[in-house]
Amino acid sequence: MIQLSNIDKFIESRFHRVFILKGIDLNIEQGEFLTLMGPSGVGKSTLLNIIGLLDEDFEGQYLFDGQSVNGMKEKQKSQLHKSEFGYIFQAYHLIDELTVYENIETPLLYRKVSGSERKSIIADLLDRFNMVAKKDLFPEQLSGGQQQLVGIARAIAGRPRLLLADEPTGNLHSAQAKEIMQIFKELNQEGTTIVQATHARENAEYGNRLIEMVDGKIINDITLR
Ligand SMILES: Nc1ncnc2c1ncn2[C@@H]1O[C@H](COP(=O)(O)OP(=O)(O)OP(=O)(O)O)[C@@H](O)[C@H]1O
Repeated sequence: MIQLSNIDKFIESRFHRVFILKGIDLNIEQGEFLTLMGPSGVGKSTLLNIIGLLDEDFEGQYLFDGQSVNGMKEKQKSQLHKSEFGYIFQAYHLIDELTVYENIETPLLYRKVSGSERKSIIADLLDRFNMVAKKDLFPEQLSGGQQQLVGIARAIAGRPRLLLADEPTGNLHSAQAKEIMQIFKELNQEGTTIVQATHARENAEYGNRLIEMVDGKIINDITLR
């Protein structure tokens, strides 16, 4: 599904290049549940953004479904963004003007899911995340953890083919974090490919592969099961 070869990402400063990613080679098969781990600042978010086609300013080759991302048409990328990828961002990126319900509904509208099916999917997620009473509130009226849950609900509502999750449980307490990881595991078993970035080793245990990063490089690639 994803083939990254010799990916470099750098920032030009006045006197030299500062590498954020250096020589990344990574193949991800459809159906994997992979965790990127490493201390803060090693480039996990940067790599997720490249994989998610949100950052095209890199060197090296990226093939998605065998096709070079550099040559992809905007329309095709936008189609992938809207209908096949689900994103969970560290900073949530909820839409401030939309309620909890409407935020979760957005990917379903893109995917042209019928009204009654949308209602049932959203009701199920609200119930699962204990957010039924909050459905008409706006993001600013929620705690950080609740906003994170809405971001997760939105990303998984449309059952994406590829789920990209940046520190998805960073603001949740441990029971909630476990529940989210369990949901990810089920999604993965139903066919969603997952790439998550996290500091939490216990989150990696739910996946099948652990990639350890240091200073913009992959130093370990471990199969977990
Ligand atoms: N646009 C940018 N300009 C300059 N430096 C950047 C830019 N984007 C990222 N960086 C730097 O690249 C490095 C990697 O950042 P990145 O957010 O990918 O790390 P991370 O491993 O996800 O960290 P965290 O776990 O804290 O989220 C950091 O040192 C960051 O300051």
